[in-house]
Amino acid sequence: MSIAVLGAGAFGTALAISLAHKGPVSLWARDSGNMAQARENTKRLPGCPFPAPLFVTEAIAEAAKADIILVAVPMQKLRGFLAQNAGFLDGKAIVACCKGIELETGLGPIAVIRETLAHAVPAILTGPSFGADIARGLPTALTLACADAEMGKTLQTALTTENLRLYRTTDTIGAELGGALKNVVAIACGAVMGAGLGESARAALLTRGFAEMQRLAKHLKARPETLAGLSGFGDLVLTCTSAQSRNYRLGLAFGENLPFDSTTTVEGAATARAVDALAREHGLDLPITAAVAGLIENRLDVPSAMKSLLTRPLKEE
Ligand SMILES: NC(=O)C1=CN([C@@H]2O[C@H](COP(=O)(O)OP(=O)(O)OC[C@H]3O[C@@H](n4cnc5c(N)ncnc54)[C@H](O)[C@@H]3O)[C@@H](O)[C@H]2O)C=CC1
Ligand SMILES: O=C(CO)COP(=O)(O)O
Repeated sequence: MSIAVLGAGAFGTALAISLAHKGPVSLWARDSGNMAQARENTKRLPGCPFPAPLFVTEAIAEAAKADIILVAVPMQKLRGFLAQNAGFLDGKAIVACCKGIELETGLGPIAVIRETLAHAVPAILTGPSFGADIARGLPTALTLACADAEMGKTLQTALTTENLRLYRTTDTIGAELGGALKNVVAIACGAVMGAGLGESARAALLTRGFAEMQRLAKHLKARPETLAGLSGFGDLVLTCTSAQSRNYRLGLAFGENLPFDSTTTVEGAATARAVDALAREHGLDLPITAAVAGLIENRLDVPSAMKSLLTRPLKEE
């Protein structure tokens, strides 16, 4: 089956490189710069050469002829991108490669695909993996979630590569919630480390953050085992412990009181606000998410956010 990746950021480029080691792949970029000539994405993924079967294009009509379409644009841009290109994309298997919850609607990628492309088969590819690791051929394992079990199997086979091992599930809600919420917890963990509060505090936040993820997921009818898997716990551990993560680094900057480049893609920032609103709407207690939303909206600084967490009433674990 032919494959195209739409969106040539760090993740889209990395996936295209890994997939192109097994067969032809189109990588669509709205502005491909010198990528086709340099055979490298010097801006987002420097030092990772393109295999010969990777074809760079700015013609979405061409790329969208593929059977399987991976969409790797940031979550808050997904709806606009799909709506703008619905004529090319509707009816296809559309695999979202983004992590987050839409700020305006509280919806995840699968629902956004459903709302914008009525006849597409939506899926999501998510889990612990830095683009740079995938592109360098390092071993990674991800979750492929698709409510259509047969299509899920087809996508799992087509998108598994030598260094990208895919596990599949039909629990799309669990998979997308894990990927979205782990970024929020990663910001909190970075803030704690940046403020010098120590690794014990980070372990506490990671664990209580996981409890929040499970609470929201249960409420929204996700399967607990999905949250315990690669797309939930796996990605949480990676992102909360590595300075390769942009979400973690934003947290570090909060903790150190340093500026952060606002052009960097940090999905947890909008997602914290979206999930905080969702929690209020559903009457759920998600204090770490609320604290991160407070940091993002400049209503709290790290000391007051920590105080808000530590002075909560004592409770059973
Ligand atoms: N970088 C990584 O290691 C990983 C990223 N992801 C997820 O992948 C998604 C994309 O992240 P990255 O590739 O890292 O971001 P990035 O910042 O490297 O690239 C984003 C890309 O999207 C393009 N883009 C933005 N708006 C667009 C629009 N309206 N139309 C067309 N293209 C548009 C930009 O030009 C850019 O090429 C995020 O949701 C992220 O959470 C997931 C796993 C790993
Ligand atoms: O999702 C990721 C790793 O699985 C990438 O994390 P960041 O978006 O925080 O860099």
